[in-house]
Amino acid sequence: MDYPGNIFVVAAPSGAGKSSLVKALMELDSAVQPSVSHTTRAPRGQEKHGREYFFTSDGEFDAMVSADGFVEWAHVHGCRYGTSKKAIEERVAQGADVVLEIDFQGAIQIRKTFANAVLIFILPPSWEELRSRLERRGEDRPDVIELRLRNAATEMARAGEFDFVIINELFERALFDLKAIVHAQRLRYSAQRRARADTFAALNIP
Ligand SMILES: Nc1nc2c(ncn2[C@@H]2O[C@H](COP(=O)(O)OP(=O)(O)O)[C@@H](O)[C@H]2O)c(=O)[nH]1
Ligand SMILES: Nc1ncnc2c1ncn2[C@@H]1O[C@H](COP(=O)(O)OP(=O)(O)O)[C@@H](O)[C@H]1O
Repeated sequence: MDYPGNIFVVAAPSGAGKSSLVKALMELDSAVQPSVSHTTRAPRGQEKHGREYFFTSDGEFDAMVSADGFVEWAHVHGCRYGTSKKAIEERVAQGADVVLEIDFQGAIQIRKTFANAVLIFILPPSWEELRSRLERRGEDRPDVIELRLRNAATEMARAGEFDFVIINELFERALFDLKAIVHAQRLRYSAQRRARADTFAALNIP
């Protein structure tokens, strides 16, 4: 599918810093809007329904799957997460840039539907740092942290399928890289559109 807006997919193992980076990007760049996913996971302390996620019951999630309401969905860390069609299609059709914070399974599904989507993978600088970020964040029980660390190896093995990999060691440096990718995609897209328009004009195609 070809839309006027850009789609950026950001994936990472839990704790690598993707939510912090995407939040900082959106504070600097109001043209980037979030896609708010649905999840069956319970909300964390500060999370609000409709802001970080739409928190749904298993039954509500099943109903959305049956109604074909998702562009993609997946089982991640023992819960279900999905991107609703509503979360992205209207926005990109209107020319907005949308960022999806989803896992690698979702990223691959998105690429199948939106061939121009830009896939970005965030890596932590080391295992030790990944563990200590999850512990410092203080939002998950120890057994949940262990599960997320176990899953991190499988997730990171898929980084090579992404268009860009950013190592989030120094936060400001990683944010700079993310901004550069967004900027480059916009330039590429507008250059393509201009080239198409020029060709059409030269050939006298209405
Ligand atoms: N496939 C898919 N994955 C999602 C979606 N929303 C979130 N995720 C992923 O689910 C995983 C767990 O997210 P979350 O529970 O918020 O934990 P966090 O990664 O530690 O912040 C992360 O890898 C998210 O990127 C979605 O709509 N679809
Ligand atoms: N470059 C960084 N250096 C140190 N701590 C970081 C960095 N990036 C993020 N963090 C911290 O690591 C923790 C996990 O970040 P978060 O954005 O929640 O990760 P994710 O969304 O990938 O699970 C948070 O406490 C965050 O403040």
